[in-house]
Amino acid sequence: MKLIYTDSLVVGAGLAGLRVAIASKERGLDTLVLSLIPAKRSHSAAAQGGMQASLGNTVKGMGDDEDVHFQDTVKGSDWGCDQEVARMFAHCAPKAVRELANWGVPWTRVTKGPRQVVVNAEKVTIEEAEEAHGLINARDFGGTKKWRTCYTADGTGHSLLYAVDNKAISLDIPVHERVEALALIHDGKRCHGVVARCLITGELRAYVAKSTTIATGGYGRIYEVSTNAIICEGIGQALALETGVATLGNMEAVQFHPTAIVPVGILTTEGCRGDGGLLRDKDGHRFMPDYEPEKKELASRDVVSRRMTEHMRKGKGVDSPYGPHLWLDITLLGRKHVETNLREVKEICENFLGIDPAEDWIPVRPTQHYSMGGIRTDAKGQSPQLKGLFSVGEAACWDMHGFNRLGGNSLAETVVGGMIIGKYVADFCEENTLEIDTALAERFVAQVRDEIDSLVEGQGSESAYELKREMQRIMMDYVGIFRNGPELTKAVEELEALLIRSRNLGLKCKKRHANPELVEALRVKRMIKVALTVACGAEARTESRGAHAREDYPQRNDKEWLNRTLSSWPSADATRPQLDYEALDVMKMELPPGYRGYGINNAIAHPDTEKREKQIVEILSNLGEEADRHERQHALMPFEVPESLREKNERLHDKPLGNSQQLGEESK
Ligand SMILES: Cc1cc2nc3c(=O)[nH]c(=O)nc-3n(C[C@H](O)[C@H](O)[C@H](O)COP(=O)(O)OP(=O)(O)OC[C@H]3O[C@@H](n4cnc5c(N)ncnc54)[C@H](O)[C@@H]3O)c2cc1C
Repeated sequence: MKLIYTDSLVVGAGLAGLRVAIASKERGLDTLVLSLIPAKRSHSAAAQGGMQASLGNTVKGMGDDEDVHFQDTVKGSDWGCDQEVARMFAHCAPKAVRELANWGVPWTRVTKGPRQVVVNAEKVTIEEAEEAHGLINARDFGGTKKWRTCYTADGTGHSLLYAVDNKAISLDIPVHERVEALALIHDGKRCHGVVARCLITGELRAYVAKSTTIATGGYGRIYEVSTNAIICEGIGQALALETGVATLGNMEAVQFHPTAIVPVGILTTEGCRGDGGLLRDKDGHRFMPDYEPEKKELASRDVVSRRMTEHMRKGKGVDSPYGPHLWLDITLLGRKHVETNLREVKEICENFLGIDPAEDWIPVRPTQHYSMGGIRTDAKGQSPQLKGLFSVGEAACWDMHGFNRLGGNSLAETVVGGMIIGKYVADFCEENTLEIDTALAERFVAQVRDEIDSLVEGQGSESAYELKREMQRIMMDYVGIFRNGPELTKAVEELEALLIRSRNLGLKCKKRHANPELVEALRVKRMIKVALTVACGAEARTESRGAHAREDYPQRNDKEWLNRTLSSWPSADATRPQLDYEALDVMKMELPPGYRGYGINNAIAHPDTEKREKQIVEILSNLGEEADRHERQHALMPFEVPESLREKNERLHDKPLGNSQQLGEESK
């Protein structure tokens, strides 16, 4: 058995994983990253529109700060998030954007003077301040009060990943590419690393470490049509699930993005609507204002996706050989804007649809896009059940997104979460020694070897490809945008049957080295378990919250469901996860549950909501008029971040303008 030791092991070389690795390495810890593919090809590179941070540089962002960003995030989550984590995040996001500027991200900048923008289908001229000239710009995104999404045209993920990976390279952080983690090494209380398989040679290795951070991204590909890369298959979540100890949080919270192109499901960024693009039906009618007069196309994604589906169900979709769709119209933005700020969208439309989006409407439909659920961690990013196991980015349920994440808050989560959790990971490595009986590592390697032996040498007859297709169809048909009891029960039963069939997989190609069929067989069993956590969680949750919309339980029910679903896998022969629930404490919330400002206002109130609202009024009036917003916030809900990140953020409108150093920042 090949044993490789390190201090900080990170599984995943996307933005989140690399940012944690950088934090460990900067503290002088031996650090190693594993990845299925070269780091720069990780899925983070696909992100288009931008990342949220309350810089408040642009005139449309004036008045923005952490408080507004926090409130937007909590409302976006439909009160499902951990408010303390949302606070940590909103506080650190401006620091992350500026750090990235220092690492070379070419953020789109503010140009002083007048510029024409499209707001609510009208061309208006806004005047950018002289003092803001050259500072980081921001665009509008769904569910936000201010223009807060910092961007580099519509290739933000690409720029960020290149900058962060180059930083990791400059620190000499090794990335073992084309290596797949298949099991966690643990003793039921402490995680000691992973068993991984080299995808080229087939070699099995034990990577043993003080801390193990899972940053493997989302599980979108358990669905048939998804905007996600084909490697976003949920294997990281399965690693935690299969320990039988670590839990997954809110797996039923799956986001559908309103505007993926039909039929292939490639994304056109929310930036299209943020910059003024409109949604139209088969008659060319702009329908969103009819449903959402306040936010229109820029309500949160769960709301827009549902409204689009509702509208298509009324027969207003455009018929196509691939089913009905609607139109995204960005022609009103003008060719120059499309070719500069939305050039990736332009290329996608040209290459995959053969149309010019500066002239033609784009056929779109809501499509699976983001996994709010993931490996449940505490605010420091560590699994509450398995010491030494951390998780970050889309793989995790940290949990700042609750039941719906806002556009631009995910890229931000990767680098902000990576920055914060990276420091806690480094603390953990410094405070703990590596004590492991290598027999334990050998036992886990043997288990994976046995699994491969039985696939390669066994007589199984089921096809991994077929089971995967079946699973994806079930998820698409029964666990989609609108859900109901009978269909969810059907999904659970059919997935259970698939899981049983997956115990009889057979291979046509018996090679042990580079063998895609073997890779697929090893993954599909794990993916079906992950799919079951989504379907079972959705079946059990008899309310509608954020992206989880039950037709048979249309109300958000804070009285009975203000909690987080925790899934664990009870035993190797189980066919369903065990579900437990973690209550969210209203009496500790800075922002008690209320109306989001968009979507349907039909929640059943939690019995503590009124009590907490009164308490908040009392706390604030006791503080008196002199208290500033930071003191008021602290009195309501204190939160911790690592010491080096505690500094308050400064903005143009905070104080009379001085030199750019006063702004804490960005080189112009
Ligand atoms: C098309 C698209 C556009 C988007 N645009 C935006 C946007 O504009 N703004 C925004 O905020 N968010 C956006 N998102 C979401 C955002 O891009 C992702 O949530 C985020 O980049 C995920 O980063 P990550 O580091 O968590 O994971 P990823 O970037 O997915 O990286 C996962 C890493 O894990 C590795 N890995 C996976 N499994 C294993 C394994 N078993 N063993 C070893 N390695 C493994 C992979 O090789 C990869 O390196 C977009 C998403 C999509 C799909």
